[in-house]
Amino acid sequence: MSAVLAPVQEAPLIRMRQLRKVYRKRNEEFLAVSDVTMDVNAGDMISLVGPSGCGKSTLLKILSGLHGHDGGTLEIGGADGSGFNPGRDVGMVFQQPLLLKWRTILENVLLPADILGLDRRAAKERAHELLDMVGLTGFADKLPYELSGGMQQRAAIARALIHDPKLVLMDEPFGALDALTREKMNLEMLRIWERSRKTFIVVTHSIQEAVFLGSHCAVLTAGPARMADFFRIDLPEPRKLHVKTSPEFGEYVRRIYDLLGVD
Ligand SMILES: Nc1ncnc2c1ncn2[C@@H]1O[C@H](COP(=O)(O)OP(=O)(O)OP(=O)(O)O)[C@@H](O)[C@H]1O
Repeated sequence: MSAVLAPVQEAPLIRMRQLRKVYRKRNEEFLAVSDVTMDVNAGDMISLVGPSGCGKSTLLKILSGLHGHDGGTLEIGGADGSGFNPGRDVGMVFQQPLLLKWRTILENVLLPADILGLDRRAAKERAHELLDMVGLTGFADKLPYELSGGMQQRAAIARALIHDPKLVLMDEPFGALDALTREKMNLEMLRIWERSRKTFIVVTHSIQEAVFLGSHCAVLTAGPARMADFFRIDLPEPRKLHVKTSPEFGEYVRRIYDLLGVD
């Protein structure tokens, strides 16, 4: 007789419970992050939104292994963390593309692979695939100054994916772009996410961007720093810009305005 098996519940990639971070300087203490609780499943796109100083970057630094935390629990890659090595499994994208101006676009994308000592031939092949994926076919041999800001940021996204990380952390990736390029990059970003099937955590100051990009949204507040909400964003996929005019989109935006007390 066959036993009836319960469905296997896959563990989340990241499990945070009451995560807390205090910065200490001489005798002063500053609570930068408190009470952050969320589960992030593999393949999620989490948008982290909140006002300046609410601890968004601090949270990314904790997730990337750059900072420790002072309270609560953080499990990445299972309860013992054995399946996760931040140096190998995290890709980072910042507000500025931070490309090395003397290296070609291809050589910039290859940088993490060189640092990690990955096989160069395989990495080069992957770099070309990634450049195709981010819409930079034919730009491999250009120098950064020959590309627009949006194109440079796409190269930075390819660079973040070159070592096949499990988690991609993005800190205000489109904050330096003009409004129209930013909207185009939002669409690009979703396409890259869908094709790469990676887990992304994206910090943004823009409430609309948080709703448009996120499969889930975490709202943080400052003074005092805390996590105000974490919810799934149930909008049709693949997202198109016109979803921004829908009542459902407006409802999510209003929910975040209410949480942040801006109305
Ligand atoms: N190394 C540090 N030492 C002391 N305080 C710090 C340090 N880093 C950040 N802080 C403080 O912690 C708080 C949270 O900073 P964090 O950079 O995480 O906020 P943020 O939400 O990313 O802000 P922004 O949106 O302006 O980038 C801020 O008040 C900041 O001044």
